[in-house]
Amino acid sequence: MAGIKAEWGVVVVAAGRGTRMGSAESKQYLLLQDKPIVVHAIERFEAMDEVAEIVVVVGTQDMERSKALVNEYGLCKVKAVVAGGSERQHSVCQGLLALSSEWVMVHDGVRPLVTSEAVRACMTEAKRSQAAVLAVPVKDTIKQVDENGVIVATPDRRSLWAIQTPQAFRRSLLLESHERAAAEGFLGTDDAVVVERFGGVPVTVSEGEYTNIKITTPDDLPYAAFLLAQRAVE
Ligand SMILES: Nc1ccn([C@@H]2O[C@H](COP(=O)(O)OP(=O)(O)OP(=O)(O)O)[C@@H](O)[C@H]2O)c(=O)n1
Ligand SMILES: C[C@](O)(CO)[C@H](O)COP(=O)(O)O
Repeated sequence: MAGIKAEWGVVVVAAGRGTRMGSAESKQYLLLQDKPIVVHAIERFEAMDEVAEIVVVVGTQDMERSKALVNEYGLCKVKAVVAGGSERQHSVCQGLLALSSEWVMVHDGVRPLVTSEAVRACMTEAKRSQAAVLAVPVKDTIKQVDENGVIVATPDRRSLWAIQTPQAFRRSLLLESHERAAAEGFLGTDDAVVVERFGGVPVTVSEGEYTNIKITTPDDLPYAAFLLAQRAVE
């Protein structure tokens, strides 16, 4: 499309084991509308003019079948399929090293329902703040509970957001933050926390959509299938 700069690289992380799903097949390869979940996730970015390159991070045992999927589905922007590590953070690092774009997004290969509108809002916010993540305000009351099942704190819900992906950053900021985290042995569950700790700039949220679910447990599958089917008729 005229006027849109293809200046973004995307790391799609799909090297997890999916322990909470409990399926024989790794959850990122389970089918949604006859297509592997990870392919849905990659396609969300493949279709965006802003995206120049995509790196997919997978388990070493899944390298060949993942490359075959890239060919089968004509995912032309995928420039590399690389092996991940034992933790999500290690997998992200491997992906980042294989990208060269100035701006990068990290996306879970098990979030197949993100929309281009939400991704664009996140990219715009990252250009403003250097570091931005999709998130939604929590709907439930959240309690902190101790090991005896006793509620010890009720944080003010107005300050609580559920964090999603993609998470968008200037590549140099994210890579340097990850390198510092590795040097200090810090492990977090997302990229935002790595930049919060080691990046020296505030990470901001871009309000996303509740439908951008992460396929985590078996009950997420029928809901994701329902959401996909609903989009097809809209
Ligand atoms: N070592 C790891 C661990 C996770 N991931 C990816 O990070 C995302 C995070 O989602 P999550 O639900 O935590 O995936 P798993 O780690 O596979 O799930 P579980 O914790 O249930 O084992 C997934 O796309 C997963 O494949 C990864 O690339 N490398
Ligand atoms: C990055 C993430 O999807 C944001 O919600 C999430 O933190 C991944 O964490 P998990 O522990 O690997 O599920």
